[in-house]
Amino acid sequence: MNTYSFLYRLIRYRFGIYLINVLAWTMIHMAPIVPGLLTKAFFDELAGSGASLVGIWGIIALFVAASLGRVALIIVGFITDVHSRFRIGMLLRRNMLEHVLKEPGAKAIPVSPGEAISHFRDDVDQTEEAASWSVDVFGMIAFAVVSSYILIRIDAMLTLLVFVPLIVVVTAAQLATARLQKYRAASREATAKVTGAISEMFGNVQAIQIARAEKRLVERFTRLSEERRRTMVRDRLMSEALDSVFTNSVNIGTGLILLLAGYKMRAGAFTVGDFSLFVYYLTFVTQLISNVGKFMTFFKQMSVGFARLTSLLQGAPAQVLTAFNPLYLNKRDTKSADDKSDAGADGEGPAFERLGRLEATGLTYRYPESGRGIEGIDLVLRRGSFTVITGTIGSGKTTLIRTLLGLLPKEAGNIRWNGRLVDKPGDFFVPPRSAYTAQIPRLYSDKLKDNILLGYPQRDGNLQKAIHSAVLEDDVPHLQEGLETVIGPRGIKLSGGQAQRTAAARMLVRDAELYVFDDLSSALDVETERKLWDRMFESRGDATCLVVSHRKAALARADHIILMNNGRIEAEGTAEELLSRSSSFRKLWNGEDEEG
Ligand SMILES: Nc1ncnc2c1ncn2[C@@H]1O[C@H](COP(=O)(O)OP(=O)(O)OP(=O)(O)O)[C@@H](O)[C@H]1O
Repeated sequence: MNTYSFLYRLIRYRFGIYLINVLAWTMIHMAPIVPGLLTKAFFDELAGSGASLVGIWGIIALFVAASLGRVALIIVGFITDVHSRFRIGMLLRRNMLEHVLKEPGAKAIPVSPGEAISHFRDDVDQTEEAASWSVDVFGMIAFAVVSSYILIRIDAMLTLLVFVPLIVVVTAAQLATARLQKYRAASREATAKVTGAISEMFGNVQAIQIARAEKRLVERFTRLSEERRRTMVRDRLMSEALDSVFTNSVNIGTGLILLLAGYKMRAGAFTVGDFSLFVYYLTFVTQLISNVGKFMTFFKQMSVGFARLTSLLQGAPAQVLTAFNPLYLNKRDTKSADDKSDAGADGEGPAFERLGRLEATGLTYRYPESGRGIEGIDLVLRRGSFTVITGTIGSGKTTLIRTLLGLLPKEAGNIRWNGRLVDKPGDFFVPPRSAYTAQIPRLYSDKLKDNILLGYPQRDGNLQKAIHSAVLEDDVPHLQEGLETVIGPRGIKLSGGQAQRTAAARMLVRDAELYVFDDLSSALDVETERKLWDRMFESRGDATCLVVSHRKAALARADHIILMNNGRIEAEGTAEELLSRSSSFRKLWNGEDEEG
């Protein structure tokens, strides 16, 4: 997709609103034709060469009416513009965000969060601006045609002198835009790097202090800022130079017209009214020329922004950006969306089917960066079973569950839920089908209670039950405001174990058929993990569990253990079976004694 079709598709999104906007702005740009003619009539009337039917006061009244009419048109124009441009911006941001969120977790964005924010903010703004200015093109052309017709009828030579600068400017701008585009890309890139560096620094304050890396970081920040300053100055200088070309060539044109008109007036071939009409239209021609230049600049900037937005898609087609999706701007849209999401709350397909058997065959995923991962994994989970995935560090346990849950895009293999193929595991494995606790929990700057519920309704003591099952009940009274305490990056910092148990409570508060825990042992002591499995067994009913662990408390309870090694299944069976036949398993089993 090129920049033109990108803009065209965005315009087509709400074509009706765009057309109304075009109509409003065409009328706004055309409106000065009337006061121009009235000015001419006014001066001709004063000079005694006019033949107006309404007299001086009539002309003044019409002039006031025309001005008020233009003010009203401009108000309408701004309203239609807001409706049109913000829909375009919102659609882009919405589509990008949807794409980013749908990408499997490990490859959500190819740049730092700071850079991604600058794409979302600046590149979308540029696109919005270009779309908004495209509306003016029609009105500007219409004004140029009608006013030239009127002016040519008065004096063709003078008219030529009004429009020649326009041609010069457009040609000059065309020649300079390739360079401007290059400078713009460089300044954007430099800004994104500075924003990225700031966000990295804020995110890693502790690590920076521990490593005593302040000086090095400040130096790097200074270097990046200097680079940004340089590229920004170049970019601004180029834009301003182009701008000055636009205005100055028009000024020279104005001078020429004044000289020529003065000469002709003396000769009596040109009335005062004609002169005032030329001067009046010239102001608008000046605006028109700089507006054409602005539109061209915005269009160029948009093409840079478009390329950067496309790079955020990581290979997905650019059409993703312009897909026609609802924006839920009014209550009716929101309600119908709610109804739809209620109907589809069970993920894929209309009917929610309880888990009988979950089967994966030949599951394969390798990280492009390291070529490591998992290969050819077969796995069966029966309803109510407790399956533990174990193995040494880096053997592929996390990769296996993330691939199964669709958080990493499988390269090969099939997943079947009750025998039926699961097309999009990322969309399918959500509550109430499945709930998942990651190895590294993510907490938000919000109350502990809201971190657990995350919008899920609190009812029938489900919150208390989840807190108990996640062995968090003794921690809550120690927090200053209990469940109301604000935690996360801007609240109080929980210990690693507390954070992990909060994440577990978040998972357990949701009713799910399948609970998936990634390794809790990294932050929980042996005793707490044992308690957690005890409680899980008491309360889970016939829910199915898939757990990554190397702790005896989990292994001893497992119906089935999968022992991973180097991305493949090395052995599987019950703890008893594996103890008798796998030396790797024996090592893992005995390792805990040393750890404990
Ligand atoms: N984001 C990544 N990019 C590249 N390689 C990765 C990435 N994450 C993991 N790997 C590699 O893939 C292999 C499997 O990693 P994985 O995290 O699944 O192991 P694990 O058994 O869960 O380890 P741990 O016990 O440390 O959690 C390892 O060799 C690891 O180095």
